[in-house]
Amino acid sequence: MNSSSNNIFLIGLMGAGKSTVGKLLAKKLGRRFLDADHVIEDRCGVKIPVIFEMEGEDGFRKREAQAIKDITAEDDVILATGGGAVLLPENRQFLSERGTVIYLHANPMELWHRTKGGEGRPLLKNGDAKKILENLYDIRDPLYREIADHVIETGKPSVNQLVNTLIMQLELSA
Ligand SMILES: Nc1ncnc2c1ncn2[C@@H]1O[C@H](COP(=O)(O)OP(=O)(O)OP(=O)(O)O)[C@@H](O)[C@H]1O
Ligand SMILES: O=C(O)C1=C[C@@H](O)[C@@H](O)[C@H](O)C1
Ligand SMILES: [Mg+2]
Repeated sequence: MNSSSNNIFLIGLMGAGKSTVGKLLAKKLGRRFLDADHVIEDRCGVKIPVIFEMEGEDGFRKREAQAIKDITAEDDVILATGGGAVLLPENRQFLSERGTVIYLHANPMELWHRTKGGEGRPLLKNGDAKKILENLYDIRDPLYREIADHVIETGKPSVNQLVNTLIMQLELSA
């Protein structure tokens, strides 16, 4: 954790609510919001599924690592990371050293319901999305927990309630 940078980094699986919660949190606090997936898309000029098609997951991870390195060097950012941002050790190090890390947790079944029918998640396209999410959860849950300063259960509360709880827990004010 690094509180002097004032950065807040949201981590968690696809469907955890990083983008939704991050956007509302930033609005309520009057702070700058960045979504790592959108930063990568803006830099490349194409959507993430196209990057996966052209460069494979490895190519995407290199671009993601560069984006995380650049964004975590900034101050006063609320960042929604991509679901796989914790896979590379150097990403985990940048995230944990440069801000307060919030793990938005949900179980795989809940994540499946939230991502069902959604576009733009190439990892869920080839096979049984529920099984894929279960596997990703098993691999990644320990990695999210490794760098999390706070673990927030997202199952029951509304997004608005979650954001209010987060603001209280972090003792943030606009
Ligand atoms: N706490 C919540 N309760 C119910 N629905 C939620 C909650 N958080 C997010 N959602 C819904 O789940 C869907 C996925 O949310 P979102 O896109 O914010 O996830 P994400 O973590 O950014 O996923 P990705 O890693 O794929 O970008 C959206 O339709 C959103 O409205
Ligand atoms: O969980 C993942 O590995 C991913 C999640 C998305 O946010 C994107 O970063 C991309 O689709 C990969
Ligand atoms: Mg997102």
